[in-house]
Amino acid sequence: MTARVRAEWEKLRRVAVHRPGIEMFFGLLEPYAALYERAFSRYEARREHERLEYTLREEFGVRVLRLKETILDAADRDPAVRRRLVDWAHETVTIRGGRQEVAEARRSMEQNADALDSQHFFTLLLLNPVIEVGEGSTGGGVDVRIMGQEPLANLYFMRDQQAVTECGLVSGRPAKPQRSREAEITRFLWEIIGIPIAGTVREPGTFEGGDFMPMGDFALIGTGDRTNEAGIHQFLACATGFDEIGVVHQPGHPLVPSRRPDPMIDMHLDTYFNVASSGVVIGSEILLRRAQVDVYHRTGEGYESSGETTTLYDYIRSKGFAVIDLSILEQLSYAANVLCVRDGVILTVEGERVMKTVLANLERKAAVDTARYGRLLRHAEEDYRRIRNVGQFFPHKAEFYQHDIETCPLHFENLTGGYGGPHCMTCALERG
Ligand SMILES: NC(=[NH2+])NCCC[C@H](N)C(=O)O
Repeated sequence: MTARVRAEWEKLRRVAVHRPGIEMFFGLLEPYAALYERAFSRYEARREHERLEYTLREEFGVRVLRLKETILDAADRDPAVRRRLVDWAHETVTIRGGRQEVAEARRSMEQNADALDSQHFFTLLLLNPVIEVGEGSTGGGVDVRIMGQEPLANLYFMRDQQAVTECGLVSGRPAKPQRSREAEITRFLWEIIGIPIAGTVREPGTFEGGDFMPMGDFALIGTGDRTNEAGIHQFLACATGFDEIGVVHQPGHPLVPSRRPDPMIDMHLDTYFNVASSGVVIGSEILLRRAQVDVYHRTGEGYESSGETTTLYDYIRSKGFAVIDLSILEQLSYAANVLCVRDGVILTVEGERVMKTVLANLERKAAVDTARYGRLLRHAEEDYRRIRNVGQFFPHKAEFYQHDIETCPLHFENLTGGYGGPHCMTCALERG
């Protein structure tokens, strides 16, 4: 199978997704520590995700590959894959206790392996448990701990573990410890379905796919809280298909004090900028105007700085794109995180209810920390009143009709609580 994406507006052919499972339960025990925006219903989130899969498949004819099912199918068909899954899962489990008890527990884990289904081992990878076996009495006290072990609560944001370019798939390296084990799992998937890996970002580099936007002849790469300079250099060493690269510096939010910024608000490029068609982008203009861009050109051996620095707004306008502007509240409500399914057609969140939940959560944050979130809240509330008065909740806005953009809004009130929208949740494998 091949993975190839040249431009974000080309017809979407194949995506990989992960329907959130038990790992989300653990994320919801402590949403902030899990990098979630807020608490939400896991049951509803799963239903919303099912609808995303359904819409992609049935309405837009996209082939949807599911991570867990593909890995489990392969493990059940091929004993070598199953063996790797079992061994890897066993390595992931930490067993603590007296030497003898630990050895005994390991032995019995090995003995039980044949009786257990492949999903058991996949779940171990997701949850990374610690098992404490009571000293002295085998079969006595057994204590299982999971929380401190960073269950992979964000695995469903499948945009981020890798990026697909014109030259193939580059495996990334997540910046946050909560997500560090994810890329290994998606690499396992790529291997199973035979997608070659064009390169892998390694320490000290960090690179997350939400920071990458392929734009035909050029590409944009965000850098900041998630993707660092070393990550970009390593990425560019394997993804050489673009004539020009714009490195976009993550902007601080102008309504949050610069002494105490909140990088989660625009953690990836795709949280404040996205593509709607070959001539139209969508984004928060105040952030696009604050984001600095360094331009690099392809030379014989790689990319070289052109010395040119501009803003993302000016850069994208100079490339001939029109910009559909988003308000403060719309950007906070995942309006920028659209998924282009073909030139001029985008999957979006249905804004109204998401805005209400995001506002309610921001109110709580501002009540605890007014100095940090007070101004942001006031602006967001103002936006809400204005939007309600004109009756144009995202994406039902005149600009989309004016620019001939067709929107397909999805109810994502719960799923977005993990801190992302349709673009973050899909790994586009093939376009064009
Ligand atoms: N491409 C994206 N914007 N992904 C959003 C990821 C959200 C996730 N909770 C994180 O903090 O990593």
